[in-house]
Amino acid sequence: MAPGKVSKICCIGAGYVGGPTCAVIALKCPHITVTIVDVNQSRIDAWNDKDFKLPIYEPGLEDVVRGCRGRNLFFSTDVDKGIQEADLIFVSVNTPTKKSGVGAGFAADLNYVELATRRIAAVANSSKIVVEKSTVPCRTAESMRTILESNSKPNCRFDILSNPEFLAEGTAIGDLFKPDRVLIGSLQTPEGKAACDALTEVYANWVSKDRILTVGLWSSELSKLAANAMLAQRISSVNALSAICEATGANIDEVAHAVGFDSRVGPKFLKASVGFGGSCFQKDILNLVYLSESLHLPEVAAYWRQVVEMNEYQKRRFSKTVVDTLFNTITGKHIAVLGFAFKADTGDTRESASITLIRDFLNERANIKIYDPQVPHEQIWFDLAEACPNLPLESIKKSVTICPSALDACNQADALVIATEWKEFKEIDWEAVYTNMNKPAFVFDGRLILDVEKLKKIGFKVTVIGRGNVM
Ligand SMILES: NC(=O)C1=CN([C@@H]2O[C@H](COP(=O)(O)OP(=O)(O)OC[C@H]3O[C@@H](n4cnc5c(N)ncnc54)[C@H](O)[C@@H]3O)[C@@H](O)[C@H]2O)C=CC1
Ligand SMILES: O=C(O)[C@H]1O[C@H](OP(=O)(O)OP(=O)(O)OC[C@H]2O[C@@H](n3ccc(=O)[nH]c3=O)[C@H](O)[C@@H]2O)[C@H](O)[C@@H](O)[C@@H]1O
Repeated sequence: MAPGKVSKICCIGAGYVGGPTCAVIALKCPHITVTIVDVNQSRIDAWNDKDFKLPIYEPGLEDVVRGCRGRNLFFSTDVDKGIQEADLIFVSVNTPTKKSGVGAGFAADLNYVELATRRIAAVANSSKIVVEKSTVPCRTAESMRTILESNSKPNCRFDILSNPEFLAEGTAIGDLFKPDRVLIGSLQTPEGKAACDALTEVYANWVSKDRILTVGLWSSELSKLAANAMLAQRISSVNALSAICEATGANIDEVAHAVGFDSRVGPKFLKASVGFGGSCFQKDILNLVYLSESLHLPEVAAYWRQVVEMNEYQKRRFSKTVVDTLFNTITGKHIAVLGFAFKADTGDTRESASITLIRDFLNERANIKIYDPQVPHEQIWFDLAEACPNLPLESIKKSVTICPSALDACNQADALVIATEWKEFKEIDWEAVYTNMNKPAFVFDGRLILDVEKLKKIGFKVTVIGRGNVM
């Protein structure tokens, strides 16, 4: 293949990243055939669903898939064929935190990356550009190269690139259409640079070249971990300040606004919350902690670990506030939890703060009513069973009800907790909610989205993260 002329792309991994990313490539590059492959048959079936009931909820995604599926975008479980036909392969498989063995609880589990890489080496019968799309520890590309070179056929050469993904769930399509930057890391050899040019040309179909940053492989890999660590650090910083606000009567929204007005700090990502969730922040920071420790940099490791510890503290603190405010006991009381996803506009629940809160409420023997506009019920049961290994699912189901609307969840509740910032929670009929709740009717805003004054006027007792006593 002549570098610069990518005409067939295969993406291994049809998840939250592989699916949207490569669907957008297909939409923007009608001259390139894109095949997204996965070992998970039901996921692929959902991507191919004739009614477009796609496996992930992401605003705008359906339109993208409708625009090119069957034209130059294909979803398949035939991983080997996808590999063989492609000249460029994205590896976009999951890289969760290791659950056992060396580095358990911190290091990334690279088993899926390794299996995908070994598959490429085993079945490829022509040269390929292999692109790390998954978030991986620094120098993973080197391991991939060793595996590929030790197992490949004589006529195959592999050039490895790092091209980490920066999309955020809920805004993935907008982020992909108009990325702040595309980052491509390559070896600084003529072959490495040629492969980098080939991938650059793919993105240049819709991203201006001044936003396509090309760097060395290791810088690219580390930049992804660094970007997530620094974003999460901002949230932990603002959440740490929210505790000071609650103790002093300052208002965290005002503080964040004032601080963010400094152009060196900037206004984004300073929203205090019940704690960050999502599949990546915690995992990637722990990965950075592990990397720092492996490099004998314990002070650096401790620094980043504190970002995760502050997040745990924020969740614990919030649960405790609920119990304390309800006269030190929630046993037998009804708590409505609005929002189960880790953020608005996604059905993803991975590491959602909501799960931790509900686990804490269950440990206090409260009754919980949950409403979320997107999360499938089976997912909620799965997450709660995993979070409460000491409770059989049957007894969880006795204490938890999943409701069809926010209003249903609040009916006869003693307290209402906003755990996810879904827009519809701002537009609830609060008068009706108040009428149907037990009194005093407590509201806990873990996302700073409610009109506190309005709620107080109705009669609610309101507690907001990062604000002194506003009841
Ligand atoms: N979820 C997100 O918003 C973002 C995730 N990332 C990173 O992207 C990577 C993928 O994340 P997600 O898409 O969220 O994961 P995911 O779990 O949604 O999808 C991964 C997919 O890979 C498939 N897979 C695993 N091994 C395979 C193999 N050997 N052959 C074929 N398919 C295989 C799995 O069946 C699964 O469907 C991770 O490294 C993550 O850290 C990066 C930026 C954003
Ligand atoms: O590597 C990844 O997986 C991705 O992780 C994050 O994206 P994501 O986790 O999808 O969503 P975010 O918008 O970053 O939100 C993460 C969590 O932080 C919380 N958050 C966010 C912003 C804020 O100001 N306050 C706050 O509490 C959100 O509610 C959510 O629970 C990054 O924003 C992406 O750039 C990155 O690609």
